[in-house]
Parts: sequence; structure tokens; C-alpha cells
Amino acid sequence: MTEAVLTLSDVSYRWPGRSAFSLTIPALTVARGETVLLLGESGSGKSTLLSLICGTIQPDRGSVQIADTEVTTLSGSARDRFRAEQIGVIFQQFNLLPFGTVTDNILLPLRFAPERRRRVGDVTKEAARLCSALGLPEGVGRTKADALSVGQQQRVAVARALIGQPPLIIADEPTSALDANSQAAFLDLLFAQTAECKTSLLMVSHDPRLGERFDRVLRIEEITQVERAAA
Ligand SMILES: Nc1ncnc2c1ncn2[C@@H]1O[C@H](COP(=O)(O)OP(=O)(O)OP(=O)(O)O)[C@@H](O)[C@H]1O
Repeated sequence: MTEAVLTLSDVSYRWPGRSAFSLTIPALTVARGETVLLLGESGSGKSTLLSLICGTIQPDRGSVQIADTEVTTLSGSARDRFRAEQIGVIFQQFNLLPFGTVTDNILLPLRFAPERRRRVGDVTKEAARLCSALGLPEGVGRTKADALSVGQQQRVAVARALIGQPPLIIADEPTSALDANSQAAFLDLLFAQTAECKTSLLMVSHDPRLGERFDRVLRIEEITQVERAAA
């Protein structure tokens, strides 16, 4: 049997307020080491689904299991700690601390995740190893994040997600700011690193051309039911 890193069952969520957008996900599973691309148009609910998985919003009903833990029963602070331990997140805008150095940024999730930190050992050495594996220049660790190019910032965001080998990486449109060549190079590095650590990857995009590189491609409309209140 394949070991699941992520299992959602009968999850539903309605945004409060006038938009009254509601999303239901009957079933979604990601296996250990599997790479999954989630495709969907703008406004189809991709970010909402990722927020449900990361536990930054709580479903109205249903179950979200990550690495055998039922996330929906954890308190808010326990969920924050759990996310820091188990999930590496790559945001669309990278969310780097602009005045922090590259090393500060890469080590940030470990501040809230003592077990993940313990797995790393020498944290500065591991940050430097990841920088080098991701093709960043030697000695980049002391550079302030806002002095980097967009492509370099993206690599730092990947290093930050990968450090300490969390079992699941969630990436929200991480290649949207790159041209086709840089996109391919970025994905090569991301896949090489996730394969090395047997990390699962769930990446969101609206670009179906990326699909051939993933183990599985899901369209959001195939796995969710969406309702919108009339305007
Ligand atoms: N903070 C919020 N408060 C209220 N409604 C929201 C909020 N965020 C999203 N929504 C609703 O959820 C719908 C889906 O948004 P979501 O961001 O999940 O889509 P998406 O597929 O990620 O879009 P995009 O590709 O443009 O990022 C929106 O159309 C909006 O109606």
C-alpha cells in the first residue's frame, strides 16, 4: 500500500462575507514522494484549497490528515507549530524578509519547528549546502534578500521550504514570474531536491504545459465542487 502524506475527505469550506464562495473536496490524497500539479483558472479556489491544507483556515466540516495527524482537531497554536514542522511552503510572492540575509530567510521556519531544526544538525552549513545545490553563488548567505534577482529569490524560497526535509512541500504558482527557460531550470532544481529527500510536492498553477513533469495532474474542477452566491 502507498503511504499517504496528505489525505482530505469530505472537506467543505465557505468564505464568510458577500462573495459566499464555497468549496467542497470529497477526496484528495498525495502519496509519499509523489509530485502533483493542481491546475485551475483564476478564482477557482486553488489558494483556498492550499490554505485548508496548511491549516491557515479551518474547514466547516471534513478531515485533513497530514503525516497521520488530523490537523482539524489541533488548536490554532498547535496547528501553527505543526505546519512549521511538517510543511515547506513556497508562496507566489516568495514572502522573503527583505532586510534579512539569505541565511536568515532559509533558517526562518526552523525557529518555530524544534524537531525540524534537530533533523538539520548544523543549520548554517545546511543552508549553505542548499544554496549551492540550488545554484546560488558561493557566499550568498550573507547577502540581504532584497539585493537578489527574482530568480535568486525564488531559489531562496525553495531552500527555505526544503530545509529540515518536511514531508510535504506546498507551492503556490512559484514560477509565474519566470520566462520559459528559467521556469524549466527552476523546476529541475525543485524536482532534484524533492526526489533526494522523498518529499511530496503539491504545486498549484494555471499553466497546463508544466504537467508532463509531474507524477499526476489534477484539475481543480475534477476534485472540487464550487458554489458561488449570485452577486
Ligand atoms: N479572504 C477572502 N475572503 C472572502 N472570500 C475570499 C477570500 N479569499 C478568496 N475568497 C473567495 O474565494 C474565491 C476563490 O479564491 P482563490 O484565491 O482560492 O482562487 P485561486 O484559484 O487561487 O485564484 P488565483 O489563481 O487568482 O490566485 C474568490 O473568488 C473569492 O470569492
